Amino acid sequence: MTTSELRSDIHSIEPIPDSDRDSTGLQQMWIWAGANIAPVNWALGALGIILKLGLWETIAVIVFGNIIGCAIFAAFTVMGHKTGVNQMVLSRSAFGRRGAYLPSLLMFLMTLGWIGVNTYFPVKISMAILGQFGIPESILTTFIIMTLVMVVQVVIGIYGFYAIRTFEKYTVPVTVAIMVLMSVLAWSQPGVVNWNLTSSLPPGAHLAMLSLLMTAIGVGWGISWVTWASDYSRFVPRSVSSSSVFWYSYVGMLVPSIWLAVLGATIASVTTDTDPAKMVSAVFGGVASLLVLLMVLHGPIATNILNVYSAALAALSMGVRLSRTSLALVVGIIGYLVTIYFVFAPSFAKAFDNWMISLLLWMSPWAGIILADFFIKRKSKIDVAELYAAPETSAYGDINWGAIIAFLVGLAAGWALEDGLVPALQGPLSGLLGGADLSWLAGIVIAGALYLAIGGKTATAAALAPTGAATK
Ligand SMILES: Nc1ccnc(=O)[nH]1
Repeated sequence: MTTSELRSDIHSIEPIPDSDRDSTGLQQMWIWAGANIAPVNWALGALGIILKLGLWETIAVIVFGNIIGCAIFAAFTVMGHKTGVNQMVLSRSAFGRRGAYLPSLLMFLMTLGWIGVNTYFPVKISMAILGQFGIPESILTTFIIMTLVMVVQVVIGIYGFYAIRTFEKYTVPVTVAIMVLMSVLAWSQPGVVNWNLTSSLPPGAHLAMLSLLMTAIGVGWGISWVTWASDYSRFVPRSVSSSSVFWYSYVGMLVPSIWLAVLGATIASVTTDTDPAKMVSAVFGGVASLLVLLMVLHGPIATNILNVYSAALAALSMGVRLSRTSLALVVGIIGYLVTIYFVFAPSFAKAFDNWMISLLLWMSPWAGIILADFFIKRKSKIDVAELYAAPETSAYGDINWGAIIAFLVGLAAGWALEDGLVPALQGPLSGLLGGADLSWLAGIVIAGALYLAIGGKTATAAALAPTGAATK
């Protein structure tokens, strides 16, 4: 096959053959940076302010949280690099050959939601900017922008990995430059940031809110990407070390996540709103607005191409017999409908908080189990061929009930220690702890530990061939 830079991606969920693994650490960095130089990342920081934290403590939550969360994410990129296998097929080593259909289904559904969440902001901000240039907001213009963005992201997602990495490689440096300009404009003009904003919450509620936001906008952000990680690192050749895959992915995810969230928080310190239109018109006008428009339209595309691509892989990983292209089209159409819902839904800030902590409820125990399985139980050694073997004969078993039970218990434990904004997301133990939210931690640790205790029926590292030795 051709090895040109921008070839069509013929790969589905089979292990990527060594001859086709030609990505680099730097490309991985651009991919994860591109995915996070998106307007939705402003919302992360703005959320802290809307939910009444002070500015500096919001910044502290963002910085500390992401240092931890993005490291958890980067650990997952190592799995794809060591095996050449996508994240949901890798899930089979812990959950069993068909047991892994459960997380694959959850991943697929969640991705559709992300497409809508990510497209909400750009559509709103584009409307505001076009308004500055005398083009009034209307249903028609809203639909035109929404449709344009969706078509571009689905087409790139269909082309697959090679188109994705090439797109990010060229566009991300440009958008970084625009972000620098935006940050300078926002942080140098008087009156844009209230650096002295402090929390108006009483002490008890204040602590509870700090921990909730640590989940939703701190540690949670990196964790929210773990199910995507290996889908891209599987293209990095074995000649590159796993630790450099880790560090490039870590930096790529960490820097823009912190930077944009801090930008969002600082701007919201005066507007006290996540309304993106207010955010933009508060700071930018004229030519700067046009640059912001560019960055804003790039954001969802750079993020959602990953969602379209990984959603299709997730569906294939649960045995759906359609081509990657047909699946990407299906994802595009449902994602479009979800976007329409978000664009016309009221109160984005609270919906966004609920969205984050609900998805972390299942992702945290899943992450705990996969980390325990890959790094502790199997010592980074996976028999790749067995991941694809028939369910009846796979060394990883058909359904590993130990993993499923650990997953459900971790989910319940996470929920018990959650303190969300709506009653359904407020667990009983969190109440006893004065409303602290430790759902992500409980989910990871309890599910991971329980899995090590009861998930042991299937083949262990010692009994299996070294990683990747048996690719087909
Ligand atoms: N935080 C996110 C994780 C995965 N996909 C997204 O679009 N966003």
